[in-house]
Amino acid sequence: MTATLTARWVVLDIEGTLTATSYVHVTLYDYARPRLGPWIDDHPDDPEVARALAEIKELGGLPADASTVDVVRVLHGWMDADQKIAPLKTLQGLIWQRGYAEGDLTTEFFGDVAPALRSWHESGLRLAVFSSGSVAGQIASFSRTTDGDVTGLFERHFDTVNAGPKREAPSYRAIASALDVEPGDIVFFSDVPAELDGAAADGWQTVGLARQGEPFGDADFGTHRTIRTFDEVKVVPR
Ligand SMILES: CSCCC(=O)C(=O)COP(=O)(O)O
Ligand SMILES: [Mg+2]
Repeated sequence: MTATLTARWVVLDIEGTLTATSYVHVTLYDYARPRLGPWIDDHPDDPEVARALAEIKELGGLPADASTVDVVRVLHGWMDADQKIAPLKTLQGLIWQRGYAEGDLTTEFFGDVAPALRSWHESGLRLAVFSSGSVAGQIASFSRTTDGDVTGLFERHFDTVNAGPKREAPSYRAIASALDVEPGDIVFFSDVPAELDGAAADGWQTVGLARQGEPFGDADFGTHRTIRTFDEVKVVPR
């Protein structure tokens, strides 16, 4: 049976919700991996890169004068363990931004995603993203998809830098406040039950994506409403 929810904003996770986990972990990570070192060496005067480098060295227990090779070893270790650490996501986002601009990358959404996004947008619902992927990476990844450029559908982008960790209620409070609505006016879609717990703790409506073949496809979503595809839910503007 199709569930009907009323809301003002729809906030969406990316990996496992809009795209297959393998698109991020294989296609995007494999694209970033060999480019991290050259990106660091080619951007010595970029303050964003310098800030990320300083954070990586601190978090990775490296000395301030550590070589790019040492830094890249730390970054590859984080990627292998899928640790979504903010300065790594910053560098990946910059690399992906160029990859999309140059036509090397095209985001592959699940088949039900683009029709749902377009119909929500047309109905007057407002769309935002909350992902561990950096805001720059999010926007780039929406600019070139198998369903065209969908950047215009999204009004706001949140990541772990401008909102906070995805499993913590205060991050959701910060987003609700930035959107200037009551938490109950927002519905959050994610494949990770712990993220839905964080959102629900702040009073958001939550929907779990238990997509077949995905890492959380058979997960226990507890009391969260759970769907297999967006075809199983109707969201109408309040
Ligand atoms: C181009 S954004 C790539 C998404 C990404 O890097 C990522 O880590 C996805 O994490 P999410 O929080 O969306 O599951
Ligand atoms: Mg996810």
